[in-house]
Amino acid sequence: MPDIPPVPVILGNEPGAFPRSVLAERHPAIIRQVREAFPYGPEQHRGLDELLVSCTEGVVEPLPADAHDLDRWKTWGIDGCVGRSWFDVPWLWSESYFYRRLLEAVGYFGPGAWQGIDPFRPFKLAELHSRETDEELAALDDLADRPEDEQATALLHGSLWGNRADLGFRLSDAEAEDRAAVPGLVADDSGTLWSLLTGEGALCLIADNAGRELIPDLLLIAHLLAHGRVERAVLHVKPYPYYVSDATTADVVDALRRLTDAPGRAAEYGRRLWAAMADGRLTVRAHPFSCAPLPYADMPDDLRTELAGATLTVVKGDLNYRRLVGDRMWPPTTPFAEVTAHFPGRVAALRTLKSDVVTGLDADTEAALVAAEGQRWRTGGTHALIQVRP
Ligand SMILES: O=P(O)(O)OC[C@@]1(O)O[C@H](CO)[C@@H](O)[C@@H]1O
Repeated sequence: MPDIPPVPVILGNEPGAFPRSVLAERHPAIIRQVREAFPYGPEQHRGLDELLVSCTEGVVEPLPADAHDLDRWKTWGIDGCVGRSWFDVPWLWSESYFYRRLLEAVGYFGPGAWQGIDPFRPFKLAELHSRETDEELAALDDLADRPEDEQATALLHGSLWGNRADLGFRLSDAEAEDRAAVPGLVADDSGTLWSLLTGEGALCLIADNAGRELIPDLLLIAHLLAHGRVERAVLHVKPYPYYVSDATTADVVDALRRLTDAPGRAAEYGRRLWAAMADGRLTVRAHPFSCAPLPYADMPDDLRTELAGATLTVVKGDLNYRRLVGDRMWPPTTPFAEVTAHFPGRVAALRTLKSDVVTGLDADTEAALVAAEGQRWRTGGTHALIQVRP
């Protein structure tokens, strides 16, 4: 990125700033919620107690010497972070490591009886089976009679705004979803996005949250396949539970069952997706780098090659956006094309704004947002963007 002046990476130690509140308040709240959601034994409670002290008052501890992923975390920079306060290392790194340690504390990586038990599953299932999900699925019945391009636009917006349904965000900001959304798109490259989906090749969708975000992501994929806008789709999910509600393969299965069990048109979408998985037009991938504490600029070669071969990669959500453009306090008018120049192939970001990082705004838009809201528009989840680098 030769033309862009360097901007420092965001740390978690700035008093009063959003990253600090995530480390100091959101993470303890997540530990509390997980503890209450399961009948864990003394070992898990002890693990959670230790993590709480470490992540709020202590320093980054090393992984156990026999951890299955020790080498991977060495590649991901653990040696440079051990012994330092969680607040003083890059925020992206400390958040990611928090989820790795939380899973360790509750025995997720085993061996033992709690191996593979997703500590966030109760929250994900509650959302998947909520009245709101029923309503969103019922709306598909009305959509069926609309022209194809209207359906496509509605499903794209469903996938975009589905990103507000992020359980980690709601744990620390309970009213977030009910707040009146200021009409919201701060950047809209959807015309370019549609122009790239001409029917050939594969769409990669790097998923974010399960439940009420993954369902509309899947509906969008079903539509694109059914209407010949892409030949194939690859859905990238997380290899293990992450950021509370991030989608794993198990969540894809739950979402597909939710669709096939639903009344009306929703079941039809579910059956089509099920068939697409069976014949290979829809593939699910769980690459280890999806849970890496690093920006996408540092992706390994195998993933780079894979994404380079896609017609378009759609990157969903706030965290993926931070990883895509780099977790830095960019001036908001920094060109999106320049900060994503490292990405192997065409890329689109669909994201609601829930952290300070933003690029690609025009100066008038930024000025209007600041005049109306100060800096709240950056983190409130009431605005969204569709940005594309063709
Ligand atoms: O990626 P998502 O689900 O859209 O949002 C994740 C999120 O809630 O977590 C981060 C803070 O922990 C922020 O980047 C963002 O607010």
